[in-house]
Amino acid sequence: MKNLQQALKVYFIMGSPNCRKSPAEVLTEAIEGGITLFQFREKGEGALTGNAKYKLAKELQQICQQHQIPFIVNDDLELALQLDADGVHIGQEDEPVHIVREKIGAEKILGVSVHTMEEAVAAKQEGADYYGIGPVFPTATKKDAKPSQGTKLIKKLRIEGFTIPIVGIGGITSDNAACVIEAGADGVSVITAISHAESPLEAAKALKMEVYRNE
Ligand SMILES: Cc1ncc(COP(=O)(O)OP(=O)(O)O)c(N)n1
Ligand SMILES: Cc1nc(C(=O)O)sc1CCOP(=O)(O)O
Ligand SMILES: [Mg+2]
Repeated sequence: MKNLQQALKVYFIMGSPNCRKSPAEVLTEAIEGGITLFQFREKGEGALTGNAKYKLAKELQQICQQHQIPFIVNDDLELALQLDADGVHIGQEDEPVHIVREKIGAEKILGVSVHTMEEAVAAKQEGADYYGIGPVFPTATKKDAKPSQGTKLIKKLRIEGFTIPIVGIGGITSDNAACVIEAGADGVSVITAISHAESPLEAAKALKMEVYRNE
């Protein structure tokens, strides 16, 4: 990935449980609205498994490929390898960072969720390319999310001189995205703000405006 920082600006995450119309339609509209990266996260009540999950992932990957949007897989390393995805996102409860890095190789994008300075240091040492930090604001999407922590850790990492790309996640909308960027994040990652929007296209556009406001 030539410029990961740019790709992280408007990072859309979803799977079928997050969508009120077909995931392909939602993704296509979000791309038209200006998202810069997509994560396939097939998780939560009613999530597809097995071949149905694979088929949906493949369909969404093809849409991303047609529009030069990098395609990241959440949690499921085997699926990412099967699809030759552009990268993987893992959390602290998933496989260890260095093992995933070893399995996907140096060229693929590896995102890691971090909640503390210690986790950030370890993830970087083990091969993370970017951090997902959250929940910045309260979220109803991830049932096992930690309490919201605002932008404290993002600010702290920048003050301490960390230059690794960062995205904020959790409860982010076009109304509050600007403060995440002001805190030092390179981009925002969202599920509901786009996937539940009447118009995913307009929702992505509005987020993009906020993220690029000061550029
Ligand atoms: C960009 C981004 N940041 C954080 C997460 C959360 O990952 P994780 O803590 O592993 O939780 P699940 O998403 O797997 O429920 C993410 N997916 N993406
Ligand atoms: C997938 C995820 N991870 C989080 C974390 O804090 O690591 S919060 C979250 C859910 C984000 O969904 P929404 O944009 O709908 O709030
Ligand atoms: Mg995970």
